[in-house]
Amino acid sequence: MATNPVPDHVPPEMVRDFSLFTSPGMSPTPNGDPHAAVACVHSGPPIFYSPLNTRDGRGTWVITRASDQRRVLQDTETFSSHRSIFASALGESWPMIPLELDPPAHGAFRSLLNPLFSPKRVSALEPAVRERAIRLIAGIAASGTSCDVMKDFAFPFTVNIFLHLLGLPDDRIDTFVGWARDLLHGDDVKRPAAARTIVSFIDELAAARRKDLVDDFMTFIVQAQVEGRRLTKQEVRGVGILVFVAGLDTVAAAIGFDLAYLARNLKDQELLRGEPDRIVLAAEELLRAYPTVQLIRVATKDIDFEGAPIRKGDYVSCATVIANRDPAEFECPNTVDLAREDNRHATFGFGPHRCLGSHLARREIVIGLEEWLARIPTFRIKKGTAPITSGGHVFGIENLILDWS
Ligand code: HEM
Repeated sequence: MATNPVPDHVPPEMVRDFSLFTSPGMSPTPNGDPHAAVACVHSGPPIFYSPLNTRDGRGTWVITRASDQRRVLQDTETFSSHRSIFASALGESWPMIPLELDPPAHGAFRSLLNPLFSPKRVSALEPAVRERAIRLIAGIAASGTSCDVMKDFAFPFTVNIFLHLLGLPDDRIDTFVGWARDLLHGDDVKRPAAARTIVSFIDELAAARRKDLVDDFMTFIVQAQVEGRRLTKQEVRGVGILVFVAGLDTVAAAIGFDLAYLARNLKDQELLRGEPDRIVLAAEELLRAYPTVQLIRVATKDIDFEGAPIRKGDYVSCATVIANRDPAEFECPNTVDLAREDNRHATFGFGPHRCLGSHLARREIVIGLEEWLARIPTFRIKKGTAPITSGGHVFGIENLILDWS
């Protein structure tokens, strides 16, 4: 990976050897703990410069305090979301929508999508979500005393619900999961190839729905209006791709990290199994401890921020994994306390771009944990196996082989 030189305006004393991509525990690591690896930044300054902190080797400012991150995420005039993360893999620069649009354009698209992911709509999905969880877990319980949670439960569970929500067929789950994995965690060859495949898929789906309207997400998007007009083809693509990518990998990873924690902490596992009413609160704490999506903004003008000379065009990293370990915000931030109250974690972001899928994600995680703990007896990580975890813009867990023999 190429590293950009540190820009001249960055004072050398503000440069630190820290990266969400290359610090210890961030590359794929057996039995890794990329979340714990960031806690060290809180013994340092509120903001510093990391010379290599994006997938393509760029430097970023790193904001460590949760309250400063909120200031950045709220100030969309100074800190823009327009980064073309997806399109850049193709050498292009169109935005994923609404994620990479700034207000006011962002608001128009966000209002369009909000009703599709509202608490009411998610509640209506709940019986299907629970039924899906029970069917998968009952199958796992009946077929033995061990499984790979990611392959056998977390992905088939969450991706099926997501495809159902979008009205996409579920006979291609493995293909879709493979695309998402290559896009989010793949190398310089796999990533652009996956991006191209996903663009073609979304473009073809949109063309098909323009021709034959059905009752699904893409039909809604191709017919929708913003500011009194239909969406352009590129806007349809930008929305379709974001929703596809945002929902495919994130919830599965959260469930994987949660079950890995419970497999290693049997007292907490038994507590939740014995008192399932605790699961809603516990799931919030596990979301705090194991956030997956890390945010980046781009400065639109020069600004001095907490003593840092941020210049127009500089990247600013607001990592949720760092905010969630801020001792000014959370008592004993490095301890997982399943009864933690008033848990204002940053896992779903902050400000206008706060996660659109958070209601759905929360319900899936809680239902997944409830049904898993109700049907699978005391489980541990299978001897001789090691979950492989990774950092980056989106933290991941590749495999999780549990055993309850
Ligand atoms: C545990 C699971 C999830 C986590 C941790 C997560 C996290 C996040 C975060 C941190 C953001 C803000 C990004 C930014 O400000 O740059 C975000 C935005 C978004 N998420 Fe999620 N997400 C999850 C699940 C989902 C699901 C299931 C969906 C869709 C079904 C979804 C759809 C979106 C969309 C559309 C946005 C963009 C919102 C906007 O720009 O206004 N997310 N998510």
